[in-house]
Amino acid sequence: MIEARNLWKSYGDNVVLERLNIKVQEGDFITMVGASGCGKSTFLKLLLGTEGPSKGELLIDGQPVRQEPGPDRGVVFQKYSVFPHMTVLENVMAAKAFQRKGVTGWLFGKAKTTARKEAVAILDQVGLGHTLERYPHQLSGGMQQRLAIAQALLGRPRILLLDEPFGALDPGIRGEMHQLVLSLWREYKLTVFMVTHDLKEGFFLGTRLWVFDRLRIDPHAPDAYGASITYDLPVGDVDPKIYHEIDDDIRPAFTPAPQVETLPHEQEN
Ligand SMILES: Nc1ncnc2c1ncn2[C@@H]1O[C@H](COP(=O)(O)OP(=O)(O)OP(=O)(O)O)[C@@H](O)[C@H]1O
Repeated sequence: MIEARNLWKSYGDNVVLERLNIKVQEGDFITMVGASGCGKSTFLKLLLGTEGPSKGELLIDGQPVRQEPGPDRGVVFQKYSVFPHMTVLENVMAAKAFQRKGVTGWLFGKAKTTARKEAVAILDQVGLGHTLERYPHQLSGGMQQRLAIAQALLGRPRILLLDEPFGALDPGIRGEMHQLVLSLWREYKLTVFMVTHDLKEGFFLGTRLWVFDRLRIDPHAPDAYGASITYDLPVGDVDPKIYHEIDDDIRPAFTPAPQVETLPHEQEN
């Protein structure tokens, strides 16, 4: 479904990504880890179409990614991306209105009734059916991310892009969000790309884990080389040696290694 062929992305002299060659099947759930600044969000932007490749190709169904976000691709960011002055229901209905080409953000008549029905259904599904009239500031962080997920799913996307969506949430709430995303992934038959800083989360969710890392580093020209995908691992049984190798790769040099008592596959799902 998705293919990168010798894909490069630079900003001026700063080479961010280089030589990416990947193939993704429909229904894959890809988690992406890597040191800060190595281009994970940039890769999501290339998929979203808000950035274009500097070299090479990124294809969806054999066609270059359209250089504009479309309803086939939904996105959720770490920072809550909802409209603060609108209620939960209005937020989702507004997302629907903005998806229609060539119109302003207003819906009338039948289109409005249909959008309302769809919005209520999706909000029910993400567990916000009881909060339709609340404003975002009256929601917890987890609830705000549920709202952002509802907005992202409204266009019935085939591809869901998640950029550290649970990074700001408490561990207990993150667990609930994991279950939600897994159930939506199955039900909507989504292809998911999710950036995370949490290696355990990366190994727990999804079907494939990618590690972004720079293979070449020139200390005199730190921007000269970009990151590639250095590991592409099926998620399942995790070799402890590889787990620790990746953990070392993605942790900033000044952070001490955490004591890992259990590996993800030893935990209960
Ligand atoms: N619009 C832009 N213009 C110029 N440089 C950019 C732009 N967007 C990103 N970059 C640069 O690209 C590099 C990769 O950034 P990116 O946000 O993709 O990294 P990341 O791996 O997602 O980082 P983090 O884990 O900290 O979120 C950084 O050096 C960043 O400064």
